[in-house]
Amino acid sequence: MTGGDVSKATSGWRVAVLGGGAWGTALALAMLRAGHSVRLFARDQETVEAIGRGENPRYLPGIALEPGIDATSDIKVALADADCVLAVVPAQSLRAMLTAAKTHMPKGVPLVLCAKGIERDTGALLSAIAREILPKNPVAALSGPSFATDVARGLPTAVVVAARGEGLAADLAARFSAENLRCYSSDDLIGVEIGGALKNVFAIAGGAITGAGLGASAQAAMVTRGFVELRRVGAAFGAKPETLMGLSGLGDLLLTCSSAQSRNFAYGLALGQGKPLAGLPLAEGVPTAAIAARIVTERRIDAPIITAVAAILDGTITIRQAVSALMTRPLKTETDV
Ligand SMILES: NC(=O)C1=CN([C@@H]2O[C@H](COP(=O)(O)OP(=O)(O)OC[C@H]3O[C@@H](n4cnc5c(N)ncnc54)[C@H](OP(=O)(O)O)[C@@H]3O)[C@@H](O)[C@H]2O)C=CC1
Ligand SMILES: O=C(CO)COP(=O)(O)O
Repeated sequence: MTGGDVSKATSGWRVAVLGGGAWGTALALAMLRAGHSVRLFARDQETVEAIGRGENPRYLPGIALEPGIDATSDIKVALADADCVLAVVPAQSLRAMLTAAKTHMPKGVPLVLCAKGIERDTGALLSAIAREILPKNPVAALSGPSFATDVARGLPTAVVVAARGEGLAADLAARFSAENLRCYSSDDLIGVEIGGALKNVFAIAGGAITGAGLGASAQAAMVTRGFVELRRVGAAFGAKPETLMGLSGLGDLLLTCSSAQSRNFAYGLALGQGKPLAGLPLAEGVPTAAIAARIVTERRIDAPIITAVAAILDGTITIRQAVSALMTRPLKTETDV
């Protein structure tokens, strides 16, 4: 289905961005550039003041923010009269943040989930959490290969916006797109969520392979076989295979499994190098690996890389032991997806 036209004029919305980290700040800039007015909620007053000065040194060091983001530590103020709300806190914090937003959330406005992960304690996808807490707000997800620093700097980036109704997805994609942010639309919300959540697990594996000096061939093998696992999990959740061939799937795997700019890759890199992990920036793949491993076991999905990453992270096995176990599994045809 054809989505919205970038050249189509759309009137500016009042967009509320919930989250003052790297991605929330970058998306706030992207929304300004797309012609919207932006209120950003950050719970940390220092972050609010910094954004007011045109910087976010804690999360986007060295990047000057264009003026126009109206930052506040009052969630009620951020949400007042919003036409659209972007939820941009880590996946494990989404439930708490939406619960705090609930009484102030404008009725019926779209809620766009921008985090990538699965709730560790429940196995819930983020759209399920949103529907549980805010049943009156239509839910969408924005995902794809997009480093916050690249988007904040205005570098060309493509993402996908998904919602159960293609009409909503296409409308949001048209409204969010600007010269350097191209938004595709999709009606496969689940597929887009699964792709964004699981790529972080494989990005940790990619970093660990590099850190442990296992070579570029091992890296390519992991990404390829990881992609097979992603498709298997996607199929079990009812995702469309072509969604995972797209930006939130293959695209994000390509980006984050090979670049230390990815915090998940950087986490895996430190793991592979035997460096301390405490104090590293957010790596969403850590909690997601644990719950994804539980899901694939319960659903009997063959996903040895996901299982290995979870076991390495919880200290059950070493990277070398994991690689040895993966390399000596029973042989099979490659196309046995
Ligand atoms: N960074 C990136 O390049 C991209 C990130 N994403 C995804 O976006 C999500 C957020 O990532 P990112 O912004 O980078 O993370 P950061 O670690 O940079 O920032 C997290 C932000 O969330 C805030 N926060 C955490 N918990 C709560 C809460 N309960 N209530 C209110 N605010 C809260 C933090 O506040 P405080 O400072 O007070 O702790 C901080 O402002 C992740 O799921 C990530 O995978 C997606 C695409 C790109
Ligand atoms: O999701 C991202 C890019 O698409 C950001 O990846 P990291 O969270 O690993 O930095």
